[in-house]
Amino acid sequence: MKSVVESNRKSSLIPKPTTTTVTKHDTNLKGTTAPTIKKVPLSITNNNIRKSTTMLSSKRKNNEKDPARSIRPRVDTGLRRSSSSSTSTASNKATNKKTTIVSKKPLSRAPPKDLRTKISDMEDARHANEAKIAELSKDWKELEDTVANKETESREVSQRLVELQTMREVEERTHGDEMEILKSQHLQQNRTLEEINTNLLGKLTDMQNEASTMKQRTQNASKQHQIAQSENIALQETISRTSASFIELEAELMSTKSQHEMTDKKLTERQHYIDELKQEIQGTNAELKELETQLLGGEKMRRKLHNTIQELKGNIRVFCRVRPPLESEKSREGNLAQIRYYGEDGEKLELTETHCSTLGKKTTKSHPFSFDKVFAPETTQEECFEEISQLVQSALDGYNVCIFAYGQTGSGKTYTMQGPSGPTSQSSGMIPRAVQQIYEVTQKLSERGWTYTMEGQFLEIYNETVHDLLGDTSNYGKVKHDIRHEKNGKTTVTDMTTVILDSPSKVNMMLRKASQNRATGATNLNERSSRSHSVFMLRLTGNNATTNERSSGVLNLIDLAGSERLALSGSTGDRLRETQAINKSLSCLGDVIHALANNKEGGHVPFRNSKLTYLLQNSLGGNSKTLMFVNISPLSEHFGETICSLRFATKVNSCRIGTAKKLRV
Ligand SMILES: Nc1ncnc2c1ncn2[C@@H]1O[C@H](COP(=O)(O)OP(=O)(O)OP(=O)(O)O)[C@@H](O)[C@H]1O
Repeated sequence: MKSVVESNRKSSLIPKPTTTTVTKHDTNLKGTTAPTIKKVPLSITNNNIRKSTTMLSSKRKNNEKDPARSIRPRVDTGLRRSSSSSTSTASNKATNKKTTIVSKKPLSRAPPKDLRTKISDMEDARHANEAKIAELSKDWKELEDTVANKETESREVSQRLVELQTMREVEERTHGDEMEILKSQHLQQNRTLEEINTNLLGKLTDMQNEASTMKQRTQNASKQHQIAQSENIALQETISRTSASFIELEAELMSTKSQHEMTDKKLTERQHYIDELKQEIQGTNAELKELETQLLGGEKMRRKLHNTIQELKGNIRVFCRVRPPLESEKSREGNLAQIRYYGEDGEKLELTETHCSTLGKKTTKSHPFSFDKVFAPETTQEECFEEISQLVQSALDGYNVCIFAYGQTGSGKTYTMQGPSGPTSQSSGMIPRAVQQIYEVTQKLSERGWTYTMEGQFLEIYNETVHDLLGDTSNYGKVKHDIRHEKNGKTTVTDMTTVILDSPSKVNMMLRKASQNRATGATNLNERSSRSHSVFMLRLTGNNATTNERSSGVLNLIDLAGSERLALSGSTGDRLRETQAINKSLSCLGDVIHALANNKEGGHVPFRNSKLTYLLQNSLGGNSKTLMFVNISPLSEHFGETICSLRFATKVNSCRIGTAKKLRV
């Protein structure tokens, strides 16, 4: 029996070994699931059946979710009972164990009568297994169909895969080229874009600059706008004010118009009157011309009369000028000398001297003096010049004119001749005023055909030596200057600087230059000016192209050294020489004037005794006009020197020197 069962089992349970394939899915490199088909040999053995059973069990598990494909559990039970293999799966092991326990008991201990039952059971089981095998075969068939389908699908998929790979390679190649082109295009575009970017950045910067400029402009414009607005408001106010005044003006205009009409009438009447007056004026003009002609005759007459007066007065005239006390001198009480100014033409002064005897008795002594003119301290430079302007005119008319300033140190000689160190138009002295007048007169005379040249020289006589005050400062005292008299009465000094005074302003420059040179030669300018004579010589040469007249005159303006009595005793060296020179030249001047006054024609006049008198030889005496300013101090402490100066001036004033004659040209 056992062998029958076992043979049945062998024939029914063990299927014939067959070979089939299953599909395995590979994964390609790029992670894409590509259906790769590998053929695996499959033999259907008991083991295979167990595998299939396991597969079916797993399938059933799946089919549990899908009830339509579920497999009945009785198949499993049959299989477990028939299985005794030790190579079954873990689950089968457990099942087999159970089966072994069940099968051992009846085989070893069951009574023989139960064997039939058991065989019948086994028969049942065999039938069930056969049914199951049939069912499995059916499943197997289905599986084979599925595998065949899958193989077909796999082939199709492989085919498709190959196609796709080919397409991919083609695509890759195509894309590679395109990519290269695209890359180069991309690079090109990048460069273009960079250029555009750079340009745009530049433009952006420009625009930013423009924007800031515009902003600035806008700010300025807004400021201007504000200003304009405020101006506008102001203008509006002005306009409203103006329109108000315009209305007023209109009203005024109306009234003015009516007045104008009235005035027009009057104007016509006046016009007639003017016409009459015009006729009268024409008549008067004719008379005026006649009078002008008479005036010219009068001018000639004036000159003639002036010369006659000069002749009557004598050609040496003396003006006395008393300087005002300085600020520093005003405070001291009793320091001013008693001076009285009187005379019908202000030509007299009287100095009163008070003596106190030892017994305390006061006695006074008066010293009256009379000159051609006396200038009290308050007399201005202008008033002084008025008195000498006729003499300046004489120089223009062709005479030699000599104006001295004589007096003790500090009596106002330089002030009178030049003015103070910083002169104003009021305080300027006789020299600048004389030049100004000559300039003005020559301008007027040019209308009558006269042309004049004014040449100025400025020299100093110090210690009987002549110095050029207008030369180069560094040459001061180094050049020897000789005095020469020409036959025509012209006096020249060699190597002297001559300044053409074609404008009045030049005279101030000249005076400054002279002052600098004087400072070079002196340790103390004031002391030097007190101890030297300065001579300003202005040569005036006139030429009348219409009348062919000529004239040549010289105006000498001399600031003499201080006239105070200088004691020789005690003086030594330079100071002794200075004192001797001053004393000599001043006494020589007195001698010359005295000799000229008493001299009969052709008599000796000691001009050569001093450099000063020798220089002025042609400007003193018969052919010249001489004026002496005697400058005196108002201080009582200078009383003695003042009296001396006034006595010397009186002597000069008493001299009657012959009639002055024009210089021959
Ligand atoms: N008429 C005047 N009005 C005002 N000040 C005067 C007048 N005369 C002279 N002075 C002043 O008196 C002072 C002495 O005058 P200034 O120097 O002219 O004397 P001086 O006789 O030329 O002296 P020196 O012989 O030393 O040259 C100066 O300060 C001057 O300005």
